[in-house]
Amino acid sequence: MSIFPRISLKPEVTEYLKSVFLNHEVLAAVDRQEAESRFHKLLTCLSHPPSYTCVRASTHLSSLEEIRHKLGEELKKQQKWSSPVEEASLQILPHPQIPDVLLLPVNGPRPVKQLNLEVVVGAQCGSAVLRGAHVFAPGIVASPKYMKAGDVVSVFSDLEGKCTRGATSFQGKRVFVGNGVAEMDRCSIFCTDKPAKGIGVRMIEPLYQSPSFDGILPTLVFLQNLPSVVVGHVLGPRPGERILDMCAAPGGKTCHIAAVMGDQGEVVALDRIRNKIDRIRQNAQMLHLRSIKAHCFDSTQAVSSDPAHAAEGPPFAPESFDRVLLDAPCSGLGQRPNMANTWSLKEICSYQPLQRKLFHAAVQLLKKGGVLVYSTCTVTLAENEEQVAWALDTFPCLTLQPQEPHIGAEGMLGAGLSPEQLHLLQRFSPELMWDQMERTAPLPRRADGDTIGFFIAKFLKN
Ligand SMILES: C[S@@+](CC[C@H](N)C(=O)[O-])C[C@H]1O[C@@H](n2cnc3c(N)ncnc32)[C@H](O)[C@@H]1O
Repeated sequence: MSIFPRISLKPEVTEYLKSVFLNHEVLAAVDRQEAESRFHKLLTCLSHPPSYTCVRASTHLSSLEEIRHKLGEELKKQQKWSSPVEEASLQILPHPQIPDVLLLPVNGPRPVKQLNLEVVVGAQCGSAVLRGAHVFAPGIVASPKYMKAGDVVSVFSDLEGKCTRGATSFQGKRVFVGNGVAEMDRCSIFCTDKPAKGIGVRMIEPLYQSPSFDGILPTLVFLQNLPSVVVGHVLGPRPGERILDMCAAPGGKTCHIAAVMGDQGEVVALDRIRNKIDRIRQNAQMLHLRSIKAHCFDSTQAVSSDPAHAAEGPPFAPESFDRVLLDAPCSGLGQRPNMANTWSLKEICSYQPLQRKLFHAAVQLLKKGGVLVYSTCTVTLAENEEQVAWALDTFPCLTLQPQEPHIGAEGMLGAGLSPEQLHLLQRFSPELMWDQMERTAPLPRRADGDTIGFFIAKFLKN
């Protein structure tokens, strides 16, 4: 059900995306109306959250069934269920094809009455609330003048980032995301020298109800979008191998790779941003994974010019790794929910050259016979199928490989790839299922079609 407006984009970006989804190859295959309808559904579903929450279970530490049971117990304890009906509706389901995934349905949109006291939060915070989070103090930009801890407030998301920090009200573009109880008074949020920490508003009536995983079984469950979990399995790491994760922070996929390997072998995690490296290390420690070695490094420079270079850290000699994951920095247009994106077309289109530089390094660092997985969380052709066409052209040693599991759709027309090549690609396209998907459809089926927008390609180096 659509309750929010479509994602708001700069007109030049909307036009660009429209030209992508209505490209000449698409229009030769389907009629214009159908292509337009797909594009409009995309804009609508991007502003809505998926209808389930996906968590990855630490099956390197415990069985899925045991984790599922513990999670159920924790959620019952931590949530103050308002009625026995809601408790009964707590479902935690395994995924039929992915052995370390648990799915929890999201209940929403629910009829929630707006109140007089209003708190305004940044768009990122608002999106997190729609996926089950409480409001953390740094996300609050406006609150009533005399707000005190204990006040029941309505929470609004400031879509365009136009609300002045510390304002007492805001009438700009905003959407209602639910009601909660303030845990801090206004002064503790805005009148301090140091930025406030901790929960600012505990959500009690969110528009979309989903458990908050804050502090729940941190060693055993990890919040991760379904396509991101698929990436780790598609890479197919085996115990004892040496794997490179080139763009790794905050380390969700790095940790998954190490877990799939039973923590046997070595997972080298690189990221260009120094303070993000701590997040990778913290996550690895929390999940009891010792095979991860994280380094702050620009992966475009990760190939050593000395072929005999044998250092433990970067740069590395060519052909040092059994498998390489390039989960590339991208325009992120597949993220959900995302109600407004203020980027210019120039910014949206700025990633292709960097992705290609990273790809060059990835191919050099991979052993012959090794596997390279390229992924993004965006929907453009330029960062997905066009990159695949370019890579196949530029590196004759690469061939596309089938993916396991393959639960998304195939690649999109428009980059000159053959039907066989498109078939080998995995594009998660929530717009394809947007209005066919009954919310009563069985959850695992719904989950496969109601994801963030995402793209995966798997190559073998011959
Ligand atoms: C899509 S995010 C990675 C998410 C991560 N793989 C995960 O699953 O948690 C892309 C990351 O690439 C990093 N990055 C961007 N340019 C880079 C470069 N030249 N070398 C290494 N990392 C880079 C960014 O800092 C960002 O953390």
